[in-house]
Amino acid sequence: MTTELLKGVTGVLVLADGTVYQGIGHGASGSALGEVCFNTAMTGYQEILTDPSYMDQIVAFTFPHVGNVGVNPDDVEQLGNDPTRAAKGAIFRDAPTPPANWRSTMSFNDWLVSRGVVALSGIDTRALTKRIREHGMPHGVIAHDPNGNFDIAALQKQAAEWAGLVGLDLAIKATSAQSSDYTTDLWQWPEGYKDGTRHEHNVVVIDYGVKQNILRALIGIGAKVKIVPAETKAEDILALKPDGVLLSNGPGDPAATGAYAVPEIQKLVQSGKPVFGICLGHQMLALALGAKTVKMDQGHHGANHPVKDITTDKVEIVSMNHGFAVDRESLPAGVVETHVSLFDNTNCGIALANQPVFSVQHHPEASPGPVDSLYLFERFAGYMKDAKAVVA
Ligand SMILES: NC(=O)CC[C@H](N)C(=O)O
Repeated sequence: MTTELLKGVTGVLVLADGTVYQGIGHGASGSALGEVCFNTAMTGYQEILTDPSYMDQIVAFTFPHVGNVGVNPDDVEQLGNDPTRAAKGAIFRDAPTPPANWRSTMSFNDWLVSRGVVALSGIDTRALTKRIREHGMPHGVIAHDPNGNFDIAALQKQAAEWAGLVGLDLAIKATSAQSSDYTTDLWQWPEGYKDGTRHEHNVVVIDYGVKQNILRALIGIGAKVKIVPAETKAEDILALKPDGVLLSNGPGDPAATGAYAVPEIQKLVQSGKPVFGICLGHQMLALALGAKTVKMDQGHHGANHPVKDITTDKVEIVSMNHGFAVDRESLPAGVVETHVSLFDNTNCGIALANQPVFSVQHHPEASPGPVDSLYLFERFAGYMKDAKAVVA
């Protein structure tokens, strides 16, 4: 295959089927392989690119102006700094302008370089988005070379040979190596971050690649938070005497993660403790309860998705980031559907009919995005309070 590259091209996106998008490279030089998805959020690129659920994915922003407010130390979603536990690449329409924001401590480009993340601007992101909408999320390689030397055939081969996210357990790579305590409360104007002071509930978070704002939202409901690695046994979690357990978001295929996680989640459900799952945690709770998950064609990635809480009939506008979904038809008796996407009617939430066990596909912690769904953390707090009242 021969592809004529236009003069001045320093960045390319090469898809598995040989399609080449030519533009301007940013961030690190080199190449990155992954599934290409589009995200419709208009703000929050730093939170998006540091979300561990985007491991092995290249994020194409539909909003054209990305990077113009620089980056800061506060808007980081992953725990720690390992850039391999986050999005692999970024694509946006316009080249970023110099940072203009009082919170900015670094330019977007320097930050991408410091993290080794390859980025691309100047391509027709609308055409790419329409393609994903029609044909699903392709496998692709994004490459940046300031001298414009690209071996397109080799890049295409790499994309075509990649097996993709189905069957891939990435939570095992995204999780914390050790248990730790988390103390930071939600960001507040004008103080910024502060430690939480109320310790009304003990929450153990199983970290499959957790976003920090989930942890902060738990601190926000007065929880004392202990993070444990993905493979922690239920017995060890219960020995910590939690009032509730949170199953976190995370990257990869839930079915591939389920092998070690599902039996432990089943034991946690049997213990009667309140359990709250978010995104990957939702999918794995569903698997543990006997349901199935499926791969989606285009997935949901954005900060403007309407979701209906069937239990209250209220619509919430939510943050989304998932490429797999719980198959509604597979929900066993006793598992109730609680939330549904008003974009495509996919399942967005489940609960046990007679136990404080529930989960949602969307991101109630936002970051980025609207905070309509923060009430779910309050619901979790209510369940923990009620459970303690029964024991006492
Ligand atoms: N944000 C998440 O937890 C994503 C869950 C899962 N990896 C998916 O893509 O569906």
